Amino acid sequence: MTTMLQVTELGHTYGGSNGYTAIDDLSFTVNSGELVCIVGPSGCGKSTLLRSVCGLHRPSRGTVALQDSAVTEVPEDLAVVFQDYSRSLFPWLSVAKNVEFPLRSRGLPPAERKERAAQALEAVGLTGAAQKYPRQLSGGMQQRVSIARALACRPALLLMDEPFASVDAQTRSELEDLLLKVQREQGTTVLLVTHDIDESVYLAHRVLVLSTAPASVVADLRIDLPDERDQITTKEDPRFIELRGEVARLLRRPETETEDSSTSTDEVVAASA
Ligand SMILES: Nc1ncnc2c1ncn2[C@@H]1O[C@H](COP(=O)(O)OP(=O)(O)OP(=O)(O)O)[C@@H](O)[C@H]1O
Repeated sequence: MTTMLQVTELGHTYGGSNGYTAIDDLSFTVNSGELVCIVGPSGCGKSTLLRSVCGLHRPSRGTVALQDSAVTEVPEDLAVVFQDYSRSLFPWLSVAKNVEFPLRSRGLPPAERKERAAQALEAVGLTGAAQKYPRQLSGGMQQRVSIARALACRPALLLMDEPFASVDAQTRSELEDLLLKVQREQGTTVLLVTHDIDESVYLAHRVLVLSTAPASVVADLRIDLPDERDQITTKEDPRFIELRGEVARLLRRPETETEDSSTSTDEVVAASA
């Protein structure tokens, strides 16, 4: 297994050395082909972490490396899907042109842009909507366009920041299953932030639980469920229920107990077995 993302002793303090420390001594890795979810209390520093991973800001301490290269600016081979699909698509461009858009700045010739967009739209089940405009689509479909646009870039790492938080429960389940299908088929490496404990366990190969701010990794929990998941049978699986309880308990631990940095995967899995 090769390491795709390596975050080492990452820390960020807003407003200089006497300012507010949002994340501190945060270390973890994401391996190639893994889907890793991050959960943490509200305001613990998840967005600060994602901004550092994207190269959108320079962290005060520590390092981020993507495929062994230090991240100092937004890497070309990284794509991001945000929660707010309505502001991430261009309303004046068709669905196909929205998906092609980032490929233009990457210098791909028109024929390849078209082909990649068509493949990505097919992967998310939107071939028939290619010539429509975002306003003609439901919220769930618009978020599928955002996912297609990210996939078309064939990113080394796909970052997803609460990607399903703005859609209704039924659409959320459908989008979770779509992500699972595409991730498993294409082997995309995904780092996804969510507030939803069930979602994290349902989707992930590993769940990273963060402490309250300043965020550090409380636990790196391996989700030892079969790779094939189903909204009903997986969520009824006693192991799913056990893992969900484990994440909830870790999130509820008092702040003082979280200062001891990360618990190893084996410790957590052994403790919950
Ligand atoms: N530009 C900034 N200047 C000062 N403080 C900031 C800045 N951005 C974020 N913070 C603070 O850092 C802390 C972590 O914020 P961040 O947005 O990273 O948390 P989060 O876990 O993503 O939040 P949420 O769960 O609400 O999405 C918060 O207390 C926030 O107020």
